[in-house]
Amino acid sequence: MRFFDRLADRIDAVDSVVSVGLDPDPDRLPEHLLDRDLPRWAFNRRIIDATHEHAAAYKPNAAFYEDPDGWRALEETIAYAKGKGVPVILDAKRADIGNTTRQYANLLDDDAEGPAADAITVNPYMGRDSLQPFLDKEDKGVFILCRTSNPGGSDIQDLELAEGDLVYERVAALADGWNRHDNVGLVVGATTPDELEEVREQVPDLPFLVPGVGSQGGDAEAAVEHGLADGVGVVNSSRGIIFAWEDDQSRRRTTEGDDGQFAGASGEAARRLKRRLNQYR
Ligand SMILES: O=C(O)c1cc(=O)[nH]c(=O)n1[C@@H]1O[C@H](COP(=O)(O)O)[C@@H](O)[C@H]1O
Repeated sequence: MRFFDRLADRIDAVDSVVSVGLDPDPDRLPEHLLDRDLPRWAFNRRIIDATHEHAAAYKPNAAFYEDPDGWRALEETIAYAKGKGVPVILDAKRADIGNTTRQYANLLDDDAEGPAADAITVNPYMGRDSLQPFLDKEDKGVFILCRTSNPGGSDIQDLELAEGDLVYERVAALADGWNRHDNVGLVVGATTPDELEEVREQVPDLPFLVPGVGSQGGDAEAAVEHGLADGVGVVNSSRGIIFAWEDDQSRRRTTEGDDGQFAGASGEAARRLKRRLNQYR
């Protein structure tokens, strides 16, 4: 079954388009988890337990796992999330020359250590051949960065090309052409709602991964209105969900007894975001 069909089923099953970002910043983990074998995994497991009923997808960002213990934590996290029936988007923003990018694409293959992610984020800057091994994986999703949510997203992506279109518009058009297996989506941030609307008009059939609501202050209504293609797409929040407990009281000093409190705050934040986004679906 193709990734976007699995995602559509999951969206239906939980009536949610929320992607929960699993970005376990070591400096913000609850103190009582720090002496665990794999604190990031211990944290993620509790977050997944608390949020999965509201999660259309989980999106671990590879930046938070790129060390030996981190990769183990990531493997455990992916297996656990998938065990709960939730698709996993590995936010890796990969791509490179041919032989190198083939190695990167192996990230999407199940191996003896466990199942792989269902989808990945990739960077189009190096062109089609740098993405081909990902695009060839017909049952995996490939989210191509188009218009990113960060303040510097305009530095390059908004440049006007000789033909008059902008770089991010050209990326959207190219991605549409690369979508031979119906496995391509775009990353378009919620912090630039006008661009979000424009890209949606340009490529009506591509599902979007829309980051930037929550901590980055993006436009949740625009994220839903323009992010979904035929009802499929996800709106991601990471820190706004997984560190929601910090809103209650600013502290890292926790004990076992606080598990319910920090995980419960995440579950509540995911539920609130689901309800908010559903108002616009
Ligand atoms: O590819 C992404 O997911 C991504 C693209 C983008 O334009 N902006 C963006 O914030 N992201 C990711 O989405 C997550 C946003 O996290 P929060 O700001 O904590 O919700 C991080 O993992 C970012 O790397």
